Amino acid sequence: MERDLILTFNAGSSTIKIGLYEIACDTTHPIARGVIDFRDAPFEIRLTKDDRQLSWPLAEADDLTALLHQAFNWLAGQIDLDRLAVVGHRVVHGGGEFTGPVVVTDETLARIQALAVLAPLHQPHSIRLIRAMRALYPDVRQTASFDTAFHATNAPVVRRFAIPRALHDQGIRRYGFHGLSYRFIAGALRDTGLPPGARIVAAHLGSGASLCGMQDGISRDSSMGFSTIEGIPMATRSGALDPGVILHLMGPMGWDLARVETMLYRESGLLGVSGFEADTRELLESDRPEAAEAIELFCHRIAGEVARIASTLGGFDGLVFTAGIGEHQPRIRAMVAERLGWLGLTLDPAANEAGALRISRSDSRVKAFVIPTDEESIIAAEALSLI
Ligand SMILES: Nc1ncnc2c1ncn2[C@@H]1O[C@H](COP(=O)(O)OP(=O)(O)O)[C@@H](O)[C@H]1O
Ligand SMILES: CC(=O)OP(=O)(O)O
Ligand SMILES: [Mg+2]
Repeated sequence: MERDLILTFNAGSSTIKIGLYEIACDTTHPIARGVIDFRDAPFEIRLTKDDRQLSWPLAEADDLTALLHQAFNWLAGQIDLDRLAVVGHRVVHGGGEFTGPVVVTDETLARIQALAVLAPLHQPHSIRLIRAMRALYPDVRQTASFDTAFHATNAPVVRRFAIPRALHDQGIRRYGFHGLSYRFIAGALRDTGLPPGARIVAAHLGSGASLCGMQDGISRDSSMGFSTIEGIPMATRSGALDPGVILHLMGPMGWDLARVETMLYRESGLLGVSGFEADTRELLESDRPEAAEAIELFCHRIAGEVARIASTLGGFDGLVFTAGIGEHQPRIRAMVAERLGWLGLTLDPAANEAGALRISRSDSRVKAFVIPTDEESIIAAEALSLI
């Protein structure tokens, strides 16, 4: 039996995206995709193979091993899972120690576990997936690909908070996330015709959202820092906030840590400002003024962060939109771009509406693009590099 399949898991804050790849001639070819969506019960796994959409309702969603067992029983009817060579996982936080993908061993898993407190919405899912796959396929190698690794190239000044040095030395510094997505975008930029050395800001706008400044394929800055809260507002996360607000909540207002954490990660952002909804599709449909206010704040903060990152890059030649919102919401792309006209960006409304690769006008000095991201292909490629 030839072991020529790679299974990938991308544990995000609201979904687990699954990929299945065949290894051929030292590269990976996608053969199936799936998603487990935790936003709306009843949970289901949806799979796409050979242009066919298949879905399977999942009971016992609380027990991930049981859930995956059901999914794989079903998948085994479509694909021979004895061909599995490696299982690759997205792991959001690699701290300062993981600057590239690793094979999961007892020792690396313990280090990944120790970093879980820094990414409470993500890391626990990845760890549960790794343990579930160990239980189901004990002989199959597993690998971890880290969001933070792509940003290891950021300069010391970009990585540092203005806090006492001793805290920085204990790891309280800026890391940056969504690195698998940005690594994919860095590769895809070759198809845009931009010259080498172009100063690019990529905007990964999904449930979690961040921006990355990149040049010549490497990260120079990111809007996310120590945790997945910093930077722009997200579906349910606040983005950067005056730390004095937290002092006020925990001091005079008497909030405890758990309450503050829930507010920052789960009750803020688009959901918090609108007061009723985290999904931009619903917000853009709504005629409630709070919905418009949430979208306006989102776009205002994105544009501000683009300008800050352009300063790190020493200029601005291209803007890339990606992930759920970046790829599918022309109105949000237009509202962000309008705020960046002064930096030399003008969109082509028809190209933007159509979601073309290039959405800036031909006479726009700064070019803008829509590039669908593919974190799974990066996880698969990194897993292949470790077998
Ligand atoms: N087809 C679509 N059309 C419009 N907006 C979309 C679409 N798909 C996703 N979105 C937006 O993107 C968000 C989720 O982005 P996504 O990148 O899929 O999230 P995740 O961070 O979970 O990977 C949704 O909340 C919604 O605002
Ligand atoms: C890092 C992060 O926020 O990831 P996601 O967008 O998948 O939630
Ligand atoms: Mg995501």
